[in-house]
Amino acid sequence: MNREQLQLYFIMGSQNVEEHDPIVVLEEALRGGITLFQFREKGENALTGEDKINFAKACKALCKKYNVPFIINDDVNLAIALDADGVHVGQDDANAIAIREKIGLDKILGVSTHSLTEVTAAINAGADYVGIGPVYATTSKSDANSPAGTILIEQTAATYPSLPIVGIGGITIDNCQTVIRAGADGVSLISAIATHEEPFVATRQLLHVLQQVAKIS
Ligand SMILES: Cc1ncc(COP(=O)(O)OP(=O)(O)O)c(N)n1
Ligand SMILES: Cc1nc(C(=O)O)sc1CCOP(=O)(O)O
Ligand SMILES: [Mg+2]
Repeated sequence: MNREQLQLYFIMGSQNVEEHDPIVVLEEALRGGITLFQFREKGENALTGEDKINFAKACKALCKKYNVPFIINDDVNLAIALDADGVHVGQDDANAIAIREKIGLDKILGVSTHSLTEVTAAINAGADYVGIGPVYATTSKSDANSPAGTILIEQTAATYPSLPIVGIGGITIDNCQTVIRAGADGVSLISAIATHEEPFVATRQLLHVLQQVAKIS
């Protein structure tokens, strides 16, 4: 994958959206310039069965319209069935080596990591990028670890300079530059866009701030 695709990586499920229609939120985010999208239909109030599949199809079609890769969280079978652009899995999900074998080399594989040992294992499994977090406290994932700051991002960037890295967890317009300065290629976030009253405006502002830090470094 191209590491610039990680710059503004939006994650959303219908359960993350408060006021608007989630499809409208996604289209606003795409119009605003998100560089990657992860479909994460999970947790309390999440859709299941046919409703989940139909919502995923609608999200995929929108991503295609804006030429933004469509990644599915956890559900490898759904990713294969919908011919998604990739899959993201964590340490408690299906084994990353088995997933790489299942999806083939042309699809994007992202793996969540919480230590340098897990980062090394993710590389060996054929991960295209690693997600590192939670950098800050998050309310969007009920089983998230304690906030870890940017130390692992710094260590990973120093140890594996060519590995694409995305920071996640509690990232907002006010702290996203710190995550990039630590060595991440981009930021992955839910609430900073999904619960903003104007998702298009939130996306434009985030992108502007991220482009500023990219210019400086
Ligand atoms: C980009 C990115 N990074 C980390 C995660 C978290 O994955 P995981 O630990 O498997 O937790 P769930 O999201 O499945 O609850 C992610 N989804 N995306
Ligand atoms: C999906 C997810 N994974 C995390 C991890 O630490 O692996 S934190 C998280 C939720 C991110 O949402 P928000 O931007 O609203 O904090
Ligand atoms: Mg997972």
